[in-house]
Amino acid sequence: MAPICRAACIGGGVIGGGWIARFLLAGIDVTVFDPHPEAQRIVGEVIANAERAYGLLTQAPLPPRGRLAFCASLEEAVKDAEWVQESVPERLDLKRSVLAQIDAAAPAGALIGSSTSGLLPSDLQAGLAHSERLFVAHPYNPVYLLPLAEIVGGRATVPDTIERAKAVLDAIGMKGVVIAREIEAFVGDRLLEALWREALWLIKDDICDVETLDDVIRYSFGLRWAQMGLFQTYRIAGGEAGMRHFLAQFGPCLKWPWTRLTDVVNLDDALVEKIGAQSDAQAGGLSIRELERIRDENLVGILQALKAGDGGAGWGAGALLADFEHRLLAGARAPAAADPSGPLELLECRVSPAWIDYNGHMTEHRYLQVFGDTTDALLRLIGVDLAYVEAGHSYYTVETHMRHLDEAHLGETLRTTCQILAMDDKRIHLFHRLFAVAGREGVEREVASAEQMLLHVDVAAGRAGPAPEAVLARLRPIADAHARLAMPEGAGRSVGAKRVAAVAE
Ligand SMILES: NC(=O)C1=CN([C@@H]2O[C@H](COP(=O)(O)OP(=O)(O)OC[C@H]3O[C@@H](n4cnc5c(N)ncnc54)[C@H](O)[C@@H]3O)[C@@H](O)[C@H]2O)C=CC1
Ligand SMILES: C[N+](C)(C)CC(=O)CC(=O)[O-]
Repeated sequence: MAPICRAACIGGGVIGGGWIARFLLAGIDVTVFDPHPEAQRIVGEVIANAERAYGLLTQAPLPPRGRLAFCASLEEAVKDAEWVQESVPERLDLKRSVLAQIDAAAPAGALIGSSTSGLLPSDLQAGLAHSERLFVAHPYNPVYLLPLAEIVGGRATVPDTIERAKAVLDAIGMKGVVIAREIEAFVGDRLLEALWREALWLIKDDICDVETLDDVIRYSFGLRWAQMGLFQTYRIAGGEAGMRHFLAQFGPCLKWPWTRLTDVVNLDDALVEKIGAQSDAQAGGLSIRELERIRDENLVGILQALKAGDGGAGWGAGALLADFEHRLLAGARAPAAADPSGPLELLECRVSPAWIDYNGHMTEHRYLQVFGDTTDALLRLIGVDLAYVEAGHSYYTVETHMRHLDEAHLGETLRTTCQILAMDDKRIHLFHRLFAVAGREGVEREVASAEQMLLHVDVAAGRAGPAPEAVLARLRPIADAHARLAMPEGAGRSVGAKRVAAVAE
């Protein structure tokens, strides 16, 4: 699916680690060079967080994880790469020397992206032999979840480089936003720095502490920004007269002034200690990795909510996620190693934060989602994939009976099995079982089952019809093998307490 198979990451810290995880989870092999003695441990922890987050984020069939190799030299890391991402510390001299080494050792056609937060690409590409392939790909932390990279070309960057970079980002689930003209700190960090500068003054001047400041953001406009950004939010804030009225009303305030944007706060020892101490208190003893996991769960919840936005079409970053999942599903191959001598192992996923209800466990409609995804995996196995559906035929579920046997909790691994109880040319009668495992070594328990009847339909005609022989030929051997299995406990059950007899008048 991705237009590249091999990426190299030079620097594996906060951002390099995030890029590594993003590439690996998109099925791309990654070679890494980072001289830090603990680089492998640090990167390993970022990848573990990323895998956990993806398990919560999506049930779409991700490609097999790419292979990861740490290299002893930069030259070895980049020698076969199609995309090299530089993520070394933010110093122009260091970046220039690292980029010159990359340029000399990478294959002629390789793209070279820099993660710089604010250095000009023209300054980075000065003196490179192949400066036309150097661009800024400025991501946001965590790179494996936040899907944007600002793409900024320098004076020597050619349009083809920008187009290719966008295509690769698209294939790994990211939106490459091209910034029209290079400028220090691009767009995102211009905005963030303005906010940060103001925030530092508010703390220094004892207007509020760091926790109050963060609360002001996260309980109010922070929620708005994730879904509509700044200008669309302000358009609505202008009431029915929209943006022009908003500008007329609040434009003059810019001159009052409300802010101290042009002054730079002196980050002296006292202010650093003040902010450090308030930040320690705010963290309440949670480690950075713990905070990262909480952040990731929250981001997953936000992305999933946005995926359901705009009447299910998806909105903003949620629409991007929906599109990425659609392509993963379209490109998904039928699960190859389904062994029909027992119930089929078709799905593994995690209980996501958005799936938890007011009782503190997985809410009921998510069971149906997991069983539905299991049915979809069975259908792909017998050749009923997205292309089949787009060609006008499908299976519809016409009946489901679910039993809830135990509770599933946040973060637990879920696994399903599927047994075919009966089939004919139009129908599939199946029985799914859902198991949950707590923790890595945890004991598995059955938490639910679902019995379903599927009906083959001609979608255009709007009626049931026989499945083609190609589909039946894949289904039959499984059904024949499953006919030799015992009937699962719970199959054929109906819902019911004895009805109270009508009282005779
Ligand atoms: N931390 C953030 O929030 C963001 C940072 N960035 C940018 O990403 C880049 C990296 O920043 P971070 O990951 O935060 O820094 P970091 O300090 O976490 O990681 C830098 C890594 O580069 C390695 N390194 C140093 N010299 C090297 C060399 N010659 N060759 C290979 N590796 C080398 C270090 O050992 C370290 O692991 C910077 O340009 C920064 O502006 C971009 C977006 C967000
Ligand atoms: C602080 N920072 C300038 C390194 C931030 C970024 O570049 C982007 C981000 O992730 O906030």
